[in-house]
Amino acid sequence: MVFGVAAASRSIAAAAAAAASPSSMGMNAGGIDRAESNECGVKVLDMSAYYSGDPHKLKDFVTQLHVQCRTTGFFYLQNHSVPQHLCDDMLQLARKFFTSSLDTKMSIDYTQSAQFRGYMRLGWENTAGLSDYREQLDFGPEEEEEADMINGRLNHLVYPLYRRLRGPNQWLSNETIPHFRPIVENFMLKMSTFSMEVMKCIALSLGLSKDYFDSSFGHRPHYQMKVARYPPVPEPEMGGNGSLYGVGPHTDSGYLSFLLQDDVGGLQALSKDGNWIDVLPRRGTFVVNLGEMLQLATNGLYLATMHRVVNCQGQKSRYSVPFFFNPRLDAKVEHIPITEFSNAGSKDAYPNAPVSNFPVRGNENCGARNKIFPIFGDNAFKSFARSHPQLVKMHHPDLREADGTIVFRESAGDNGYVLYFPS
Ligand SMILES: O=C(O)CCC(=O)C(=O)O
Ligand SMILES: [Fe+2]
Repeated sequence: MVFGVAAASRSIAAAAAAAASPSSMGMNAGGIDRAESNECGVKVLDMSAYYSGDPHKLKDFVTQLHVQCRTTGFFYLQNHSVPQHLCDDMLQLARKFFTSSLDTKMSIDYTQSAQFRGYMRLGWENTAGLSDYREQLDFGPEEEEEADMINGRLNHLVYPLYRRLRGPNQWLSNETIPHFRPIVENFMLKMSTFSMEVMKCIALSLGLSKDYFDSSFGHRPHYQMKVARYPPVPEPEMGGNGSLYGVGPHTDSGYLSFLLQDDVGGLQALSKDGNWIDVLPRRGTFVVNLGEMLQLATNGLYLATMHRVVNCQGQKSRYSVPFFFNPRLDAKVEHIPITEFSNAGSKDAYPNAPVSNFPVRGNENCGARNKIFPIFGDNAFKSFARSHPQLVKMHHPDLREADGTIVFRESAGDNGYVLYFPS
């Protein structure tokens, strides 16, 4: 397993994919699950039950949600609160951006950002040691940078480190691509509101009050949005390597992931019996999957399911917009009090996965190289830094030792925890 390279919103657990047998995709939920099912077996749940205010519909909906979170960790949400025209505009913008000139794209190259945001070229990202076959554009909440810049670098005395993740996005001018910034900002705003609604449903589905997560997420959630293009894989007879992944097998590392996808397809989720199941495009829906932090917080009751993207051959690129909804950077990840379900641990969910990859406690060193920190932002910074050691060297040089090792420090004098070993 290669530890230095995995996308920030995704976990280094990815390499366990081939061996692991997670989740129960498509499992029959014993009669109480009346959700409609897509051709692929992933259920379609209807958010209108939440908006209707009808307590019976809501009860039925959160029961279905509970079942999907426990059995598959993947579902579609339809009748959500994000306008369809905005979703269409967002995908159209993705096409415009990725088909613009390399100069335009490189004008917002992510190496210019101390917050790891902007455009990432094809081949610059790896999952489980293999290069991903996609190019992408990353955004987060638009904020002031927390520290003064010194010679173009963040002031290295900024602690806790997660504060360094606060900062601006990189934008293209209206002349370069009309409405670039308003469309992205409007989409992120609507996604953020919708994600919070889903968090409330998740709380209800765990038998908690619907505002249970408000203090951790409500005021300043630290979401991450990607806009991705998956080019068709060159055919073997054209000298291509047919085994390339758009994104290699992985689990998402945050709380909830929402995916807007076009009509091309390529997303697959790993079923309990070890089969990769197509999560087919379905207009008017978001694909939702759970991340490791939610699995951790529920002590493994809710599942972070392995997934990947397989690029098609032929002419057509695939465009998708994953939105990773995460709490405030300073939120502490704590176990949710759901004692009635305490028998369900992640060891059951992932019977063959190495324990270090699926920790069930929030504050322990789970294997020498995969420490889970109790503060969400620390984990987020850790993932970014481990994914992009070259950016740490450029923007956070105080974290880099002479031999190239990257060290996570909780304060200026701290000896730190090694995040990245040079190979
Ligand atoms: O683009 C997709 O279909 C999924 C992307 C994904 O899983 C990720 O970026 O974590
Ligand atoms: Fe993912």
